Amino acid sequence: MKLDVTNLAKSFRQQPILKQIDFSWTDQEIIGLVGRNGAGKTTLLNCLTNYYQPDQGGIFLDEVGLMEKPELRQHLVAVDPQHPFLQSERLTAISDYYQLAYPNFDKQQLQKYWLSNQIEQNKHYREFSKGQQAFICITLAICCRTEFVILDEPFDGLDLIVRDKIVRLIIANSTKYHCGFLIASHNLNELDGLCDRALFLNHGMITQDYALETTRTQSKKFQLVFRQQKIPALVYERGKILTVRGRVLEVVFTNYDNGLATDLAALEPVLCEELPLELTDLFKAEYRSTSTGKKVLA
Ligand SMILES: Nc1ncnc2c1ncn2[C@@H]1O[C@H](COP(=O)(O)OP(=O)(O)OP(=O)(O)O)[C@@H](O)[C@H]1O
Repeated sequence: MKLDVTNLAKSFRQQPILKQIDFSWTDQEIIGLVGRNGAGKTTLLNCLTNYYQPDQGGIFLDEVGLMEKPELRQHLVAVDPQHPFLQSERLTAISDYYQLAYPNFDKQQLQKYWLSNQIEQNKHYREFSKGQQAFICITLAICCRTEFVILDEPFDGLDLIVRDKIVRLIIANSTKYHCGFLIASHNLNELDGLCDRALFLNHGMITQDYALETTRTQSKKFQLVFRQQKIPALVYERGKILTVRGRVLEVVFTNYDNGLATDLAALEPVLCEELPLELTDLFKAEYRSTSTGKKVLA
């Protein structure tokens, strides 16, 4: 199954937040949605779940619009840990509600998850800690057995053990049940090991759509030192400078090929060491503007 978002826009009080959002998402794909604070990640997720009505554009499941066929929303789930409904109910009632809403709801598996994690179903949701609530919401969402699951900041404030548990759950369910995840998060380290793709939201649009495995083969990060004080034009024209410390530059080249390797070698850097490329580097390359304008070294 494929979900397409086309030309989606959303404004609040004449202020455009999302301007022209286009992307496709297939079940089984785990996508990270990243962007600066206030970029519009939650707004986009809320448009997908119909919490906000987009001003324009459409969301299509296998080319059928969700506006025309609202029952297709059964293929998409998001559970908001802060939702007032959850706060006032016991887990038994919450799981009964989701069972009614989602025809393939896997109550047996949900009970297994909760039992093996000492989550007592007779308790009120509000009686659980933040980490336990996150775990409850993610297991609820996964057990709806929809093709698409939306998670907004699932790792926020969680300890390492809970984060690991959630990552394992996402990966296991993605492959076993052909379930796609769209995860908005600032936790880039967690997303790095988890996602197939990363969408970068910037100025109301998706400005980068990285297939992470391919990006790792096409892009390179180097630590460079040059003899001269001026940063060579090749570096700031073809690369994205992440940091400048004295004479030492960290640079990402997103389209690294043999030609660029030859041109870089011709500059005879004193040091040219390849470093592992992480999602945080791509994030800095996209959003950081501080040192990039600098063309002369200390
Ligand atoms: N209901 C609303 N009414 C008015 N403005 C809103 C509303 N919801 C969001 N906004 C504005 O839209 C912008 C994007 O907010 P949003 O929460 O989508 O960003 P975000 O990328 O999720 O941010 P963060 O990473 O900080 O959580 C912000 O400027 C916010 O103030």
